[in-house]
Amino acid sequence: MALHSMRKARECWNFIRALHQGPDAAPVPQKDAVKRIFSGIQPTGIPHLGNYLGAIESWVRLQDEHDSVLYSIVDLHSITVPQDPTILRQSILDMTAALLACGINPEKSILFQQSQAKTAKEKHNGTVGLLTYPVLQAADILLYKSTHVPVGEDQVQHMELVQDLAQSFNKKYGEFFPVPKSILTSMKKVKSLRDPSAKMSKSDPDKLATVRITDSPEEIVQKFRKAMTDFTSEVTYEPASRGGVSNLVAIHAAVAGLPVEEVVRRSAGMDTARYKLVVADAVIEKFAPIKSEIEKLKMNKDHLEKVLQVGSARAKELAYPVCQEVKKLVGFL
Ligand SMILES: Nc1ncnc2c1ncn2[C@@H]1O[C@H](COP(=O)(O)OC(=O)[C@@H](N)Cc2c[nH]c3ccccc23)[C@@H](O)[C@H]1O
Repeated sequence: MALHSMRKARECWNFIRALHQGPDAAPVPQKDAVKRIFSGIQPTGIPHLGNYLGAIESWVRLQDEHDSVLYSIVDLHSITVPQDPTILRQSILDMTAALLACGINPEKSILFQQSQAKTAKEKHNGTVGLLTYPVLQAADILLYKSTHVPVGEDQVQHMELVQDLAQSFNKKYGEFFPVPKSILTSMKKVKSLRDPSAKMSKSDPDKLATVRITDSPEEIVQKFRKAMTDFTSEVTYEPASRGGVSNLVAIHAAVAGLPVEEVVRRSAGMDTARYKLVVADAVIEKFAPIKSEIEKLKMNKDHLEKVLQVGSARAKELAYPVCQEVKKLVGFL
């Protein structure tokens, strides 16, 4: 692939360098064997069912299973399209509240804001304008020597670039970066409710296509009621030929914590019109406690800011020795 080249790798390292031109640090021993989980989410917009089932839910599980886990609110990524600064600031706190409400626990994982996890001596402005989005994503991941990255299917291509960059670096400077692997869930691509050939997305202009965590029960019912299915009234799971109803079954199974076969078995004799309301109810039930927790957390702005401050300081600590090692390997130190 064209993005394979060392030129891209160089851009990546220039970026890492720019972010981390800090004071000298004592070399820290490398722990390559340590499994490190890393992932990120853009702060723009409220998380939707796709973000939740494709990523956030597995993030919550992974923080219980592994010792070194980082989740980044990737504000630098979000300014690749214009953002109003006041709204962006608020969105970062809202995303923090949403992630905490979903179960991200800052005592088990490092939750941080991407733009804050850099050294105070950073002098480089407008870095994002100089870099392509996937290269920035590679820098995010490699900066912490991450080994595993839980993401949805839409990120797999970006992950291939990250793997290429890690391998290129290792080939040139010796084995240094683990080649990070994607972790995909069975809900790696939650489909749009209005077009089952497309993924559910925050930016879908059709408001009925995307179910957000904070939607009211009425909105959720309306969106599922209008979900695109086909002319067969039976509920079956046949993703290749019946994308619409299969998406509903997959969502239902995921939010109810049941196997797909069980969900299909329980809906025997039900037509799709009635089934849509069953799925809507299951989603409402799943999101109700999260929604009320978000409301509570949003009232405590100081707490949200503190979580991010602590997380950013911890992330910085992990990144710094990696940067120093990279500089040494490249010949800068
Ligand atoms: N319909 C869907 N079905 C299943 N999963 C989905 C769906 N929509 C979104 N996702 C997943 O949600 C996570 C956050 O999405 P973002 O678009 O903010 O995600 C993005 O825009 C990233 N580029 C953010 C990022 C920046 N640096 C990183 C480093 C590692 C991992 C991720 C990042 C993602 O895992 C995404 O795959």
